[in-house]
Amino acid sequence: MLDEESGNAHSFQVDLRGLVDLLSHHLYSSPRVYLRELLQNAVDAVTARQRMDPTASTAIRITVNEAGLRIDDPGIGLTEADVHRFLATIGRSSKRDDLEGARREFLGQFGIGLLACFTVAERIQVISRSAAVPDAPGIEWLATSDGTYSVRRLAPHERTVPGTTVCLTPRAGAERWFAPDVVTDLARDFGSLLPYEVTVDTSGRTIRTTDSPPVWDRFYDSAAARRAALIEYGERALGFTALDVVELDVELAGIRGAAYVLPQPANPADSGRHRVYLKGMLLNDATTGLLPDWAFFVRCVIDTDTLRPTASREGLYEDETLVAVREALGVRLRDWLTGLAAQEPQRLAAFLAVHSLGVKAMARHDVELFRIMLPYLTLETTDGHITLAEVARRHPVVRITPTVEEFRQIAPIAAAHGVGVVNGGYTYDSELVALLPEVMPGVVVEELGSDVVTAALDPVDSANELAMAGFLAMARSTLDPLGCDVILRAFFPASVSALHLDSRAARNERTRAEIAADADDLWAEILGALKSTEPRAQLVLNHRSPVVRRLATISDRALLVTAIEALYGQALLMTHRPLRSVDTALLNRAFDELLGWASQNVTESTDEDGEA
Ligand SMILES: Nc1ncnc2c1ncn2[C@@H]1O[C@H](COP(=O)(O)OP(=O)(O)OP(=O)(O)O)[C@@H](O)[C@H]1O
Repeated sequence: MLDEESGNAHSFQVDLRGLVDLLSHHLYSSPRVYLRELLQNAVDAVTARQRMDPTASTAIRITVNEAGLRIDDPGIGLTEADVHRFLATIGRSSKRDDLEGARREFLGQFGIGLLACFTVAERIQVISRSAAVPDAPGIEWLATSDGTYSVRRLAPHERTVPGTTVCLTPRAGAERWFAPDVVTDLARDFGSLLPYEVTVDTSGRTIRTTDSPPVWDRFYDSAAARRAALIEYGERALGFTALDVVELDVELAGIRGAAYVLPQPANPADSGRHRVYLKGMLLNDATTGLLPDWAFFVRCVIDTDTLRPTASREGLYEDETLVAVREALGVRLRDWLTGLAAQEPQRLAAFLAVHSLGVKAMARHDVELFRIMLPYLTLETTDGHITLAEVARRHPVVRITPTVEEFRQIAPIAAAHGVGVVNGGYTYDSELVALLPEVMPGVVVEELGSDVVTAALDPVDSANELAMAGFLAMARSTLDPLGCDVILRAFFPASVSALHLDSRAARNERTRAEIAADADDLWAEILGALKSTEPRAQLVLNHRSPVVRRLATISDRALLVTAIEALYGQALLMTHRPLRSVDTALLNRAFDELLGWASQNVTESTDEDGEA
């Protein structure tokens, strides 16, 4: 900003205490990351020294004792000038001078990582001696969590070897982060795949926490041994025994690892939670965004040297590389499935028994995979559970119900009349059926409307229809106020006396009319304007049903109306749809009246018996 009078430029002022607090306490989700940041700096320093002197040691040692924690690395070290430039300047990193190059080689890049130690430490001491400038004296940097630090040049005997030692003094209340077991677990969790050996020394014991090279970079005698080793590693790293394992190797993006197929069906909304390592250092064990959303049936463990971390190093930065990696890993999983289909149908069947939903989700976006999976993915149809390929083979016109309820209601009747129907009410099934014509030209897909069902039912000859004319007229006048037409057909099974058919449009219209009836004037007017002339619901009476035929002979008008209402109510119940209040009232009334009739008849016949 320019000062108006003097024209001088000003720099931002920084409240150091606030900044240290922000970076150390609020950037990371848990204090546990302090150890990761220390390990990371040690690994980067060793990498930098190896570039200069490949014969130098690479062993990193962590020591835990009453005083706190200490980490020693035989890395590149720091001169006094380095300390002022890098340690004392927040946001400056020696690894960023040539950013792209640094990113490829080093773990750190932001120049804030060391501050993470203030989440658990009240004091950070760094003692270092440069390997790059051998004559430079050793140096001590001592910082406290209030944002102050001091620098002291060391006497030659105080630091004889190049490298760095960082010591942390625990903050009151954070002692548990320095417990030997906790430190060992953290070192193992974050650093098991690091390229240099890391050990934890505690109470006279030395524990190696690295286990490299990673399992996927080792040599095995056979494919079976390799697979067993990968599965066993997955058990340790992810906590479950995978149903199958897919090796991942995207050379361009520097990715190596494996995708583990979950042993039980996964929730599609729960995609992600992968264990991602960046150059051998654990980034996060619940990383999202690594795979396409449809790949929710696997959890991955990968190591990468190209993906970028966020500043907290707890997630992946969403950039073009990540998009390309996601796509490449998606292709890899698809190729694996295609390979199974071609060579190992039994393994594919075992996989699909658990994850057909995932594959269906995937096939919606991938015509090629859809084509390959046609003989394996099954649907519920009027012919039972059959594959998509079989559906198309049996029925050139594939009819599909939009909901499970419609399928349940129509399926028995459609099946009895040779109409093939697919239940489109389950997740992804209707989308997949809609794709059939794309891969199987000639196949037509139609939504199963009530008109198709009525057309498939046999008409009743005119003599029979005439004989039931009085009954039909009464049924029509009874059900007209409920927005329902009545027709007579002959269909199987004869045990179904009436079928209630309606389209979604007819249902919407009924809801509109019901709301309009209860609404105030303004709303009634608006809803009235929406009044539609869509087809009404239909009650199809079954002429083959003995019940219907018997009811048609009732001469008592009141009993006939009740019987018609009961038929209508029963057909409505069969649809499994929620009932409107008028329908519930009608059902109750009809039931009560039928009970009344029945009890009256019993009383009359008892009276007659008595008289006799
Ligand atoms: N063990 C070490 N050996 C040598 N130099 C170190 C060591 N630890 C820290 N440094 C120096 O201090 C600088 C700052 O470290 P810091 O951990 O704060 O950030 P960074 O590692 O550069 O980046 P990030 O914030 O991504 O971790 C480093 O860039 C490095 O120059």
